[in-house]
Amino acid sequence: MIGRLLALAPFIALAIAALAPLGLPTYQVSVITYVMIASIACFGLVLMTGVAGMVSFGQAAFVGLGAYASAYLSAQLGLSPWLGLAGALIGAAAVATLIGAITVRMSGHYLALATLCFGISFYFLIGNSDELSRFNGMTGIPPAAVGGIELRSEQQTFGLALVALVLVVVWCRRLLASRCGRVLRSLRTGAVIAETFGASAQRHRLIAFVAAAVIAALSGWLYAHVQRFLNPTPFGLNASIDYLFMTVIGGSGQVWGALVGAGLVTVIKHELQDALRPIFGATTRFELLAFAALMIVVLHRARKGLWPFLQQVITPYMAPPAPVAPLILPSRRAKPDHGLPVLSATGLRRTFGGLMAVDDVSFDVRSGEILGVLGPNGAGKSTLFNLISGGLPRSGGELSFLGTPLARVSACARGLSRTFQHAALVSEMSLIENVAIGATHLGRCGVLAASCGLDATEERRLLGWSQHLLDRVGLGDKAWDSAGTLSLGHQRILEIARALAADPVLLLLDEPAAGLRANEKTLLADLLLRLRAEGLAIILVEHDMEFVFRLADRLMVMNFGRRIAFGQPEEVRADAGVQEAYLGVAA
Ligand SMILES: Nc1ncnc2c1ncn2[C@@H]1O[C@H](COP(=O)(O)OP(=O)(O)OP(=O)(O)O)[C@@H](O)[C@H]1O
Repeated sequence: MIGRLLALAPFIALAIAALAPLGLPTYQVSVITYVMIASIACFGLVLMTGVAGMVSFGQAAFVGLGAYASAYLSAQLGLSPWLGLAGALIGAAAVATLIGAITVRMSGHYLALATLCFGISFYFLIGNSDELSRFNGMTGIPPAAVGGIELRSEQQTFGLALVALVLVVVWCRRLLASRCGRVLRSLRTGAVIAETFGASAQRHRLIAFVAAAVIAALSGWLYAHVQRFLNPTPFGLNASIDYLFMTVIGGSGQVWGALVGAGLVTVIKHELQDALRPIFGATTRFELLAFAALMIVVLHRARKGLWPFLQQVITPYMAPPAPVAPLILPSRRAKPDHGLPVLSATGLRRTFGGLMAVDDVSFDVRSGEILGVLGPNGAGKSTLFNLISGGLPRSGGELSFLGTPLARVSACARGLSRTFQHAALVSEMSLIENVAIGATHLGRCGVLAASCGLDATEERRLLGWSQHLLDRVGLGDKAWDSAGTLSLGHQRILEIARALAADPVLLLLDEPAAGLRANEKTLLADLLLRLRAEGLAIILVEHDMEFVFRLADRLMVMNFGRRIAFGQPEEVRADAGVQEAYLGVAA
């Protein structure tokens, strides 16, 4: 019973919040309104920092941009606050696109520093602008009005903030569950997964950056028309750090976490200030020290933030997501006739500084064939894989795929898919969503379609296809479990399902049997034989000799980056050079 109540906690909290103005004193209603406004700014950070992994110190500046844009349009130019809202959102989107186009290419600390510079510049820009009343503050900002009624009272502005909050929560959840959202959620692990399956990591980072700015601008608009007085202080660097803090405390990758973090930080700060003022006086600001100590304890106990901590308690009581009906794609990619060449490599080379990791390697692989690639550690097998899949640029040589040159960017779209030596999955995402990332290039709907709910048919198709593949590899009953709960063996199988989701003609498998138990290897071997029978070409890098010899139609052996043998398994096994170089045994 308690668990069920906990599972409904976010909705109960929203329902209680909706009724709060009826019973609470005006001051408390006003505090909750500001908590909701701060939460909205934090939702933007959830998308940008928590989900896409980009740290921003500029969120308060975008809140300020929204606030000042609407305040200027309504107070100085006499336009309606609703036109001010349009101006705030469009202005924030335009500025974020401009800044993001330059900054999202930057990685790690550089992006954080770039947003820091933007935040500081914005603060001084508005503080020194005569049109915006400099640091003295801007007055005379009109309230928003609905149906001719101006929303002035605490209860009315509370209602306005609540409606905005619900809309943003619904929008964020819808976006994150969409095709674009899955790519965004993969970015936290780096760009590799997105790029492998044909999605531009840079484009999606820009989407997260702009979405965060637009949400911040909405928060700023609310602030301007609820407070109706603006000065630069709430939009400075301290405020950006506060937003970041609220997001992290709540659980940075979680939509509900933003609400928990904003509520907790705002309320604790207020309460500590009131409790400590009589003891230490108004000027010592001891509450900041007490607040920092409290937050350290919270983060120590709940490292990923409070919401994931609560979620652990709630999850067993939540109804599992509805099962997805499996579906085979109506238009599958045509496989070339059995035995026709799929990929030909001629003179492939890759150097790292002075090291020749792949040295003049040529081979081909045909439809309905498993080509095994063997070689001791450091022989260049993984580098070869990365050259074929487009993960690494070539230093020389040619790759021809289905008769035409293969460019780095087109690999996935043209039917080439892969798994990784170290399973690259998004552990917080469910199995079915991980698989659906593989099918990203098979969908068309973007952010706008997902926002308006126009992607439902496409989502049914992509998730149904993913469910079909999960059933096929024997993981169908775990579709909505998170990938992080899987054993290593199952993670490797899941990667294969994701690679198959791209509907490939050629599948590159990098040590798929590593870490698998004997029975799991047998199941994997059966699956690969079935895929081969369907006409798929497979390149299999593997250290398990027995596994490779059992499956491969032809074998290529590499050593020190060079191809030292290529042919039928029995010819290769008997090759004196292979025995000496690979097995360390002189013939
Ligand atoms: N990014 C890199 N920078 C520098 N050197 C690299 C890089 N990647 C691989 N190498 C070097 O290239 C050589 C080939 O490495 P590679 O990982 O392709 O071998 P491998 O056959 O896959 O080995 P293993 O079976 O251990 O995975 C090694 O000497 C390795 O140290």
